[in-house]
Amino acid sequence: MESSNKSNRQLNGGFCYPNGVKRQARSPSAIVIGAGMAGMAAAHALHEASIQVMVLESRDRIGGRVHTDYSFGFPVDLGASWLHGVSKENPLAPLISRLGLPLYRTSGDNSVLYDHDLESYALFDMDGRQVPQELVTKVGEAFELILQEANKVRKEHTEDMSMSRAFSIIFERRPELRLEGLEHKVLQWYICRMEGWFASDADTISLKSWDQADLLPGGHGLMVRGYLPVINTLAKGIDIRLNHRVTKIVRHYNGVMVTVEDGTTFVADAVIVAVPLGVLKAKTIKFEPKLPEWKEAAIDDLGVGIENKIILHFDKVFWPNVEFLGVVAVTSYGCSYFLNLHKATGYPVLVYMPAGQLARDIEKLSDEAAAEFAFMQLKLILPEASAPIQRLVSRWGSDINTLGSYSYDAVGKAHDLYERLRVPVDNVFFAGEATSMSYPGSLHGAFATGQMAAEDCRMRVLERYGELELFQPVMGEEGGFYAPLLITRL
Ligand SMILES: Cc1cc2nc3c(=O)[nH]c(=O)nc-3n(C[C@H](O)[C@H](O)[C@H](O)COP(=O)(O)OP(=O)(O)OC[C@H]3O[C@@H](n4cnc5c(N)ncnc54)[C@H](O)[C@@H]3O)c2cc1C
Repeated sequence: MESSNKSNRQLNGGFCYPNGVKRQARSPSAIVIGAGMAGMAAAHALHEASIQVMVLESRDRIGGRVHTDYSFGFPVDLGASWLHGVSKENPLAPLISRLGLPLYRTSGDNSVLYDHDLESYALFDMDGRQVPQELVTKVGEAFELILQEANKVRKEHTEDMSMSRAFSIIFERRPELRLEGLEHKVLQWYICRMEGWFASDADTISLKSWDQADLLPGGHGLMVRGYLPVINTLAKGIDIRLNHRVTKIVRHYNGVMVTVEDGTTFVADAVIVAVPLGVLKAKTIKFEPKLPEWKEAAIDDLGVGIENKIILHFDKVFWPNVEFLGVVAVTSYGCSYFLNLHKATGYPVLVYMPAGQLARDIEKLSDEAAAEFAFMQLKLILPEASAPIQRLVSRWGSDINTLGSYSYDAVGKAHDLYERLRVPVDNVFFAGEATSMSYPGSLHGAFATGQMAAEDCRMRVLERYGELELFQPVMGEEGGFYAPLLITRL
């Protein structure tokens, strides 16, 4: 299935064997790079369409930012765990419902900011005193008002600005919205939650684009048994090569040649690049010829943030029976929150979720120190807390297979960057959460772009073999960006 880089290769379809012998002459073929949700959705669709497909994955596991761990004796997700939009409109819904996987709905609200209903929070001040529930609700309403004011600020300014700059303008205009004392701290906690959604700090989130993603109906639901069964289903029957880190993609007029770290090369008619934005930004994969400038600019300009999970397993439940425990503070950086998995799964587990700069700072600590930090936050609000018996710590920011948790709109950059990232360059197709205009940063966005890349790729490959009799509409999203024509001779 593979060829040494010294062997003679013919790029006319099919994967080469080490001796250059092809598995099947003139058989349409594609390589998918990355076995995350986007890559697996693409590979599955190509396989179903009888295109020879091989997946090259750098890690020793599939799933990418879906990482369900079973070391506690039950599933916990270190990456994605919610289905945002629990409804039939969600591209992932048919697969999840076909598998009969249970979801625990944490919120019926479709808002990006409230994946938990307000009444399911228990917020505490640093001294361990619980914030009265009426105050949590009242400040939640004030935050809604602030966001409405932010909309006005957006309309008044042609230039983009950060969310934190917009908040400052609003507080200057309407000082009463700044709030005082405990209310101010609770407001910071709401901002902290917003930062968690974008995996980025308020001073880097774009006012113009923060709410431009499409929201699906049905609220937010936790995957009680973890997300891995979904990935495993897509992976069934697919030729997946683990520990194959791609370093080079060479595009020829009649195919592609993909090289992995140890120098082995693979050839096919087309390639779908489904690696994370952070990996593309790091430029550890060399493209020959170089990617066009508009594509490189999209890679550079899109934001990628960090959110991590520190998962603490206790021998018993000692915390209140709420879904979310929060610590409020004078700055959003100082705030924190824990997801109570016991509510959804019945296991005594709390998940601490730092984002933005805090997540970056915690990644500098050892796993032990990071877990200790999370536990100390818990001790602030529950001094009687017993120490965890097991822990898991994610490092999505420094993991070379990801280099960031998910994409977001950076200040001053166009929202159509996602579409620019998606648009293929000849027979090199792109998929992944950061190529989704409608659902960036999400698992269903990654899934939809994988399907769309597969369909585009299938059409291209079949055209080449003269087998495409019927042009079918491309599935997935339509964006407003028109890539310049790829002209090789000017
Ligand atoms: C902590 C956290 C919580 C999240 N929570 C949610 C949530 O609740 N709901 C939700 O919808 N989304 C959530 N997300 C986002 C969601 O996980 C991602 O949007 C989605 O999983 C991305 O899928 P992908 O296929 O685009 O990328 P990935 O899953 O990252 O897949 C890319 C694959 O490429 C591989 N790769 C990288 N470099 C190379 C290389 N050089 N050669 C070969 N392979 C390579 C990687 O190892 C990886 O397997 C969360 C993300 C994080 C980090």
